Amino acid sequence: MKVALLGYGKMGQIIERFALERGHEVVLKINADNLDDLNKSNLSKADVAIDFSAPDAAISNIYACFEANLPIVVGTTGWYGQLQEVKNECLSSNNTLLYGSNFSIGVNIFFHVNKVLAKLMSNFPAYDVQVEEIHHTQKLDSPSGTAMTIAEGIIEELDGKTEWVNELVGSPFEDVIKKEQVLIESHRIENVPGTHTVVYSSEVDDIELKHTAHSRAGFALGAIVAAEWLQNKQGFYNIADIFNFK
Ligand SMILES: NC(=O)C1=CN([C@@H]2O[C@H](COP(=O)(O)OP(=O)(O)OC[C@H]3O[C@@H](n4cnc5c(N)ncnc54)[C@H](O)[C@@H]3O)[C@@H](O)[C@H]2O)C=CC1
Ligand SMILES: O=C(O)C1=N[C@H](C(=O)O)C[C@H](O)C1
Repeated sequence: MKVALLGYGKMGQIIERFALERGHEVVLKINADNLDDLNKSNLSKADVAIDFSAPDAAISNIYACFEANLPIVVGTTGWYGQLQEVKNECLSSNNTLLYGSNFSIGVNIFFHVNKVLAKLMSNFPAYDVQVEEIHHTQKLDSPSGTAMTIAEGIIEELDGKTEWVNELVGSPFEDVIKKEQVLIESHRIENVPGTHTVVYSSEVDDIELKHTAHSRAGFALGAIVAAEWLQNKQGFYNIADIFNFK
């Protein structure tokens, strides 16, 4: 595969390493300082684009790929408010996009187990649930995309929960958490690649489900595997479509 890397920061550089190891070629690398190179002519040299850029860059990068009819894998988080609009545009222009809040195998197993546990916990109303995420201090978005996916999985399966709210610890937060809300608590600590915990608490005990990324390697390998999976496909996909856990 010929790969265009949209975003060549912490993730883009590790993705390049895995791409080369797996026999692919990187034909384009875009960062904030060479955005002029992100044009139809350069994009048309690639078989797939992989976007790990920034929350405020993802949408225009996606549309640039649609314009060039180039399939795109989107790892960037923080743009999901426009997900439906992007999906409509992807499908109506016969383009191809796969997105995921987290590409690591471990977190995708976690997503599945989280939903199974949430369904079970509907039988035990003595427990209330909370999601915690910890990331490095350069992270631009809060809550993490992964924490949003986890909270949405809980809302889908746990009776009585209808929405999530976010507290970025250290920032002003005066909300009173309502019974129907899932609190996502975000912590920013130097050098943490990504830790997510779901905690069910009752008066007598806690149950915790936790994923700790030791590095960014799992995310990066997952993004390349997703790009390989996307070859010869058309449409709008989520990382869950690859794993298809039952
Ligand atoms: N889905 C997943 O598994 C994962 C997602 N992420 C997400 O990926 C994104 C990037 O993460 P990092 O690599 O850690 O960030 P980073 O800040 O290290 O790198 C981002 C790069 O994007 C570049 N950039 C800025 N504007 C751009 C534009 N318009 N087009 C192309 N590149 C542009 C910057 O110059 C920077 O080098 C974040 O949104 C993060 O949340 C990160 C890790 C895993
Ligand atoms: O910004 C990051 O670093 C990460 N972002 C993703 C997210 O928002 O969930 C995935 C991973 O946790 C690392």
